[in-house]
Amino acid sequence: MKIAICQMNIIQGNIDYNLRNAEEMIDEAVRNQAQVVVLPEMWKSGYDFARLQEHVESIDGPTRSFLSQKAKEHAIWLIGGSYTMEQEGQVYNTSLTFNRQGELVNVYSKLHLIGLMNEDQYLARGREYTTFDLNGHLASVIICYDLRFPELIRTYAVEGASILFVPAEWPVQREEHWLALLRARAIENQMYVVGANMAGQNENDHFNGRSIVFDPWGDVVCEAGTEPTILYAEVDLGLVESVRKAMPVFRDRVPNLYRL
Ligand SMILES: NC(=O)CCC(=O)C(=O)O
Repeated sequence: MKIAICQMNIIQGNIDYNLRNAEEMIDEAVRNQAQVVVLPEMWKSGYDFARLQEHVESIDGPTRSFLSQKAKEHAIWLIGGSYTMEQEGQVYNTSLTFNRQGELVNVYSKLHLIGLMNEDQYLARGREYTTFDLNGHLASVIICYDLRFPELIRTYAVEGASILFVPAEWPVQREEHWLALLRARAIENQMYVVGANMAGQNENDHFNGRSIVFDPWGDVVCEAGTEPTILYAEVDLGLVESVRKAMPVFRDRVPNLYRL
């Protein structure tokens, strides 16, 4: 399975630019035979909380139509990064995933909001974790800061997830955490971990890209540099089962003794 990670330069508040950029990257990824395409966190508006009300959409809004249409047109799986979405009077940082028919198969709203980037002042916390079936394998999406909460990813792994997608806007000053945490989540949960970061600048932070894919053994499948680019990864989800068999950490867990 060929995965393309769109390491976008997101321009804060410039919806037209970001949409065009996303579309061009998706189209290019497809020209390069990608079967799964991943966008970063908040790719539509960036962290433009000052104009949040201008950007927020309902779940049936134009960005959902755009993503669904791209997935269907190209017959790809599209992990649609995330953008701000209103549901029942609250605004969430929400990720939509579409299958090859353009059908919505996963809706995940960020569970852990990062106070350092003021998310908790503007957004509501998601209420549930979700999984979906990707070509017969259980898959899941978390969003950026969620990566610091191993209990969430362990929950997915215990349910049998083989691959974790992590759309992000992770600033350069904590780049080493980004790389170490993605790798740790891959090793401890014996799953593929796909980190899709942005590369660029907003009014507060610089984002250094470094999108990366780890296999279930924790080895690097491929990694991007610091500039906007599309990163391609060949992934064999069958490897997850082999690694879990060779090193049976799930069999050896003692959950009745853990307090969390
Ligand atoms: N957008 C984010 O959630 C950033 C997370 C981050 O910078 C960190 O956890 O560190």
